[in-house]
Amino acid sequence: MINPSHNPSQAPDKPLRLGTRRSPLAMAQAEETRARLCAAHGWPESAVELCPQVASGDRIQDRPLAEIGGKALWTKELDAALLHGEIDFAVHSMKDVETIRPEEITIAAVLPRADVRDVLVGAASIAAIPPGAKVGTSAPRRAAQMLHARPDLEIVSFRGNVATRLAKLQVGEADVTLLAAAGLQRLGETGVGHVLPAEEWLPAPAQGAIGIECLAAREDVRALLAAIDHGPTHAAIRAERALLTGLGGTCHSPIAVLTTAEGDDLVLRAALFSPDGALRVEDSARFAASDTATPLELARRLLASAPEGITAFFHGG
Ligand SMILES: NCc1[nH]cc(CCC(=O)O)c1CC(=O)O
Repeated sequence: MINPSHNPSQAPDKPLRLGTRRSPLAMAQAEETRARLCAAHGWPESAVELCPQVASGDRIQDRPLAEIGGKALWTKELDAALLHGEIDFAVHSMKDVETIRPEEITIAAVLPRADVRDVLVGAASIAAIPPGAKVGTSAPRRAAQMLHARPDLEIVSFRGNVATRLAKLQVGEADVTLLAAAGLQRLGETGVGHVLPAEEWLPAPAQGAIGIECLAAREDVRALLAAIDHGPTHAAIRAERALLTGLGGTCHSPIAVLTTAEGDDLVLRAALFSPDGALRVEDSARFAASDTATPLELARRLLASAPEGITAFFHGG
């Protein structure tokens, strides 16, 4: 067992095994996690070994995620590796992690949030997209937001990792696409596209946040990960995930949120759409970072005010 309280800077006897997906973005996030953990404990990089795995979500590329099993397809293999003790911890884009997790698994640390915003690639602004243009996205939120702003546009399914999606745009499969600024930045693709203001184009729940999970029973690993947990980001992610729990959203549910800090409080703004973008409801709440009841209350309020064309895609908490 690793005992950080007795000897915080001594590297573990055996390298800690960090599970990650194999995509270039996932690998960049795993490298960042390793760097932060080793820096926090004064370990050499060799103290953490990256264990890349192919997730079902990466293997199946020809159909929208929502049709083939949802976000669980990003975590299934790494969850099993954690439960079987093949890895000590796993790193995820929190945006891709289901709201309901196996009870043996806990989110032990959340890294400081990167840019939460979406980037529009192929046009300088939403208004500048040519009439009738094709928007490549497989995200129900992005499709609904775009159709809400521009009902004249056509949505085309667009799966694959960041590089694949940019390549599809190059060959004209779509005229514009939307990507997370955080992902582009982590891949060093900083000159790509135009950032959309978060107040006008709310991002996805947990966008831009990296989470590290381990078994709840592994007190030793949890103590080590506590050193890289970023409290304010963790509180925002907890609130956004509580909201999702209350909404009973799935990956078919178009939901957009933005959490901002105001003094010691969090302000959570959320919008729900019908998948065709025709309907939209929005509400917000301000609450103390430790308050987990208010995001659930916000979810109830949103569902109570939403028309049937929206609530049909949420099943409540
Ligand atoms: N759904 C894929 C996914 N999951 C996390 C990110 C970006 C990184 C992040 O939001 O933290 C992306 C790519 C994208 O949406 O462009």
